[in-house]
Amino acid sequence: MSVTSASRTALRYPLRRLLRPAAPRSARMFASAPQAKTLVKIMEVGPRDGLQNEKGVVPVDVKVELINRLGEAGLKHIEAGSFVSPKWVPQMGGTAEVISQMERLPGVHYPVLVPNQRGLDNLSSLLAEYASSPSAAAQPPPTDEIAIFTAATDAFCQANTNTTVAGSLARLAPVARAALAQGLRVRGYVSVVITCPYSGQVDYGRVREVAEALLAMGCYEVSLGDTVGTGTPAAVSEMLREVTKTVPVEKLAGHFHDTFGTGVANVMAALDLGVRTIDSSIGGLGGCPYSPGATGNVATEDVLYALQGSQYTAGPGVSLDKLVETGWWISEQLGRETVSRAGKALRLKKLQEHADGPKL
Ligand SMILES: CC(C)(COP(=O)([O-])OP(=O)([O-])OC[C@H]1O[C@@H](n2cnc3c(N)ncnc32)[C@H](O)[C@@H]1OP(=O)([O-])[O-])[C@@H](O)C(=O)NCCC(=O)NCCSC(=O)C[C@@](C)(O)CC(=O)[O-]
Repeated sequence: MSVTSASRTALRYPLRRLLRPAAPRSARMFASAPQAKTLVKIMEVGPRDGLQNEKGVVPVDVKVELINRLGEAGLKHIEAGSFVSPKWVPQMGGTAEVISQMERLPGVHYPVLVPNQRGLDNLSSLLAEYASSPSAAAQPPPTDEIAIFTAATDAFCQANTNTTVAGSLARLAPVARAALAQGLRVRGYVSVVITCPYSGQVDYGRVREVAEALLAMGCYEVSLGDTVGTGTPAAVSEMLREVTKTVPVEKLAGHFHDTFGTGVANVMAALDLGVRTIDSSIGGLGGCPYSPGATGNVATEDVLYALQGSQYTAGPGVSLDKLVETGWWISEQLGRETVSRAGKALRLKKLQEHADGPKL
């Protein structure tokens, strides 16, 4: 039986589709144009927030390799450590060595936490040593950015930094001024923006006032930390609506610990309210030494997986594959499995591709 060209066309295209009027040329052009995605800045905090809560002190060479791998995976903001008192947080004791030894990629920022003038003085000596060394022309300085930190409650601030919120702001103002005068970028953190492990529900108006104070000191951005990780999308949205009454949303970052499994949902809620910087931790590492029971930050792999197919992107150079491998690698170094859900699933999927049987 011969098949006419009309029936051949009908076989390939269902009748309904043939009868549908063709879209106007401009609409077709519009439909095929790639949608511009909204860029989300990822602040990787694994080497600092992730490792500061480990039982043991992670060796300098492991920290250096972690930071190098994160840079190679395309991340542009990698918090590298802290110049805090080693008596308070011994895990961050080797930060000077770490930032001297790590590979510093051009265009990548490697902020370090600084709690007081002593921390800034220690960092400044290191930067002065670098500036007068022969390698100064060959690679960027160990860092060009510090992060100062305080909290929304006196109880947490006291436990974390041995002073009240007002006391910490008074301590940090000259530190920020001196850092800016040296040409360093200054980022700010407000901890316990949803609940405080010592005093319970937090007053979001207080979060707003502390964020304002940090911006007034010259911070280019303030990261709002759900340190305990009790936040839900509804609570995070309510807090952000309060803070953005006076603080421009483009000056804010979201920093969500994933204790109750709401980290990714909180990230999406924050993005939908206009926040464009998200702090996350490779492999979901971490916690704060002064927030008992809190787990690590939302995993970087989980955030990147959730962004896939959405209107948001972490940028073209960021490799989820490399981050999944890095999450597995650092977890192995620490003697456990990654807690990133996407990290586990993507690794399993990769292994299944080389085996018979059902696949994810
Ligand atoms: C702020 C202090 C120093 C006050 O601590 P203090 O005990 O009141 O300070 P001090 O001035 O009395 O000094 C005590 C000793 O520490 C030394 N010291 C003092 N400062 C430094 C320094 N910078 N570097 C090195 N050594 C330092 C100082 O020299 C002295 O040594 P000693 O005379 O006894 O031998 C202390 O409380 C501290 O270091 N706290 C840091 C705590 C910390 O790192 N917490 C974790 C980071 S914050 C966080 O994780 C939350 C975040 C950012 O991720 C967001 C979120 O999730 O919410």
